[in-house]
Amino acid sequence: MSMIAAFYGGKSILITGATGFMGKVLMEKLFRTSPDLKVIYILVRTKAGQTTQQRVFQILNSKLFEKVKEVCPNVHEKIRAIYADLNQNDFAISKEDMQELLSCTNIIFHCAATVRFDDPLRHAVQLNVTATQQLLLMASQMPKLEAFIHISTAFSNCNLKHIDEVIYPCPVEPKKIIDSMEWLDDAIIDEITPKLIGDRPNTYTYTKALGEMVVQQESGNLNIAIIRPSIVGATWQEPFPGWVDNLNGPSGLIIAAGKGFLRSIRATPMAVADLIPVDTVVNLTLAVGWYTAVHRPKSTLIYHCTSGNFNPCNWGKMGFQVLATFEKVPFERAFRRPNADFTTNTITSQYWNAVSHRAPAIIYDFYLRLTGRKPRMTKLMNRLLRTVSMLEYFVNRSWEWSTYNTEMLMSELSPEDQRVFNFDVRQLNWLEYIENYVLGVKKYLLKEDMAGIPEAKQHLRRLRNIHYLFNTALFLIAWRLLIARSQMARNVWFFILRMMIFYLRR
Ligand SMILES: CCCCCCCCCCCCCCCCCCCCCCCCCC(=O)SCCNC(=O)CCNC(=O)[C@H](O)C(C)(C)COP(=O)(O)OP(=O)(O)OC[C@H]1O[C@@H](n2cnc3c(N)ncnc32)[C@H](O)[C@@H]1OP(=O)(O)O
Ligand SMILES: NC(=O)C1=CN([C@@H]2O[C@H](COP(=O)(O)OP(=O)(O)OC[C@H]3O[C@@H](n4cnc5c(N)ncnc54)[C@H](OP(=O)(O)O)[C@@H]3O)[C@@H](O)[C@H]2O)C=CC1
Repeated sequence: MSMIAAFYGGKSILITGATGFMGKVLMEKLFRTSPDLKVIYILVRTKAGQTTQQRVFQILNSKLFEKVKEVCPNVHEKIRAIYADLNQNDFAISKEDMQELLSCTNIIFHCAATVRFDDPLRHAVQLNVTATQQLLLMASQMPKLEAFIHISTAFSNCNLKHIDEVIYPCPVEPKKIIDSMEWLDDAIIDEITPKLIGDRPNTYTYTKALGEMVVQQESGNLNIAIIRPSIVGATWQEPFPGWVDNLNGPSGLIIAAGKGFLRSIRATPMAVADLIPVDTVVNLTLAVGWYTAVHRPKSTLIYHCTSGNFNPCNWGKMGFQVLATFEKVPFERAFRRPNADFTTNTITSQYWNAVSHRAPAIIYDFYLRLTGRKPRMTKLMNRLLRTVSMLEYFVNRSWEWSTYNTEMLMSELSPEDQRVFNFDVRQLNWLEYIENYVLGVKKYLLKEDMAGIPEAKQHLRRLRNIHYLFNTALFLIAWRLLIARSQMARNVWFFILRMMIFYLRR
């Protein structure tokens, strides 16, 4: 019997960010392994015209939850969606709901965050810092609370090369930042943002670091742990391999590469690609929840959920395997044939951006105009290149994360728990994982049918022929222009022609 699964039985669990990528997998695993849990409260806002109930209904009816419905048929009754907006005071939770949360909650998993790299500082602070502070305040009023698990990121200290399982202070206190957001206007905040974030690449990593400081400062008597996952990718094993539902991290780039939009990137092939499957993060999170509540460590423990030091894979190998998978299972209606050129040089990268990305987009838009359609490719390409430029920071560096606490936890688990809540990435076969990831992107993000593969391959062959034809035409035009200007080129050309005629006549 799994001790961790048994621990969550009969518990009331509060999850923020349950509608997000990680939150959904966390809920799924909880219901599947501890179907006798009492209730999961999820803080949900309305979005895209959907009520909170409609959003929950959609999640429970997705493929991800198919197994859950078999083991926990009354899952609908065990999930309680509470309307909440983490940007509002008291999260805009009604008095009755707040009362219920305060009196019943046993465990909190705080996953909600803004993960956008370009969020204005004010918004990122509101969600990643102030909301965390408010949630801690709520937690301190929960008499039955056993553990508060905060999800941070391994990149909260990405300005360092070696990162230990400790909280590193930021030069300006989070409280001062929160206060200043109240009275500074947007223009001034934008102006001081680069100075505040310092050598971090974006507001996301900076505010996640501030969030950790808030957790440390406001922890009081709470039993708290912090989990720092690296780049979270599709599921490895559970509930099935390759599940993914958003474009963050590598997923969007896999689409862009598979559809032939992105053919080169400024990336260091030997840099460690510290990807971690989302089900591994969730298994560690649940194990940490159990350990924190049962063993009550004296201080706030931080757990690095990373792959690099256990089972490293680099970007070069990853790109190669992604391309190999495109050969077997190409994406439909590709713009160009997929390719993966890695360059570490900024000038070469700009050259490839011009030749391999912008020029084809301009030519395609010209074709759209000629055929009476609205040009759109240049705009799309510009957005993609902007996205890529924001991710480049993470594909040109390697980090070392110490994993003392994570390894300690692994050794504390019973063999059964090590199996059911496996977070040992040494067992991960990267080639298999990446292949399943690409397949998952095709199935669950692009919603493409496997039956369309022969047609997709045929399309790629057509693109290859167009490519050859285009290159030949380009060569002939260039050559023709050269012949008109240079006697030497003319001589070479006639020599080649004569040789060809000579050999053809023999
Ligand atoms: C290797 C190379 C190969 C190359 C060559 C060939 C390749 C062949 C093989 C390829 C191999 C694979 C290599 C993998 C490298 C992975 C690097 C990952 C590093 C991740 C590090 C994470 C570390 C930290 C981890 C954490 O701790 S946290 C989680 C991480 N957080 C994020 O990943 C948020 C990022 N995103 C944003 O920050 C916002 O998205 C924003 C970007 C501001 C846009 O923002 P904006 O333009 O305003 O608007 P959107 O609506 O967002 O998007 C606008 C449009 O771009 C689309 N789109 C959104 N995203 C992405 C995305 N990723 N990739 C692509 N497209 C995307 C969206 O579909 C929409 O398309 P449309 O609808 O117009 O058609
Ligand atoms: N994905 C990754 O690569 C990594 C993620 N992390 C961390 O893991 C956690 C989960 O990330 P992930 O699941 O990928 O992120 P997602 O963007 O998929 O999910 C974010 C969640 O936060 C919720 N949320 C955002 N704003 C509000 C708000 N104002 N009120 C209520 N809820 C809100 C979202 O709700 P809604 O659906 O309504 O938008 C969503 O449920 C985050 O803390 C992130 O920093 C750490 C390392 C890597």
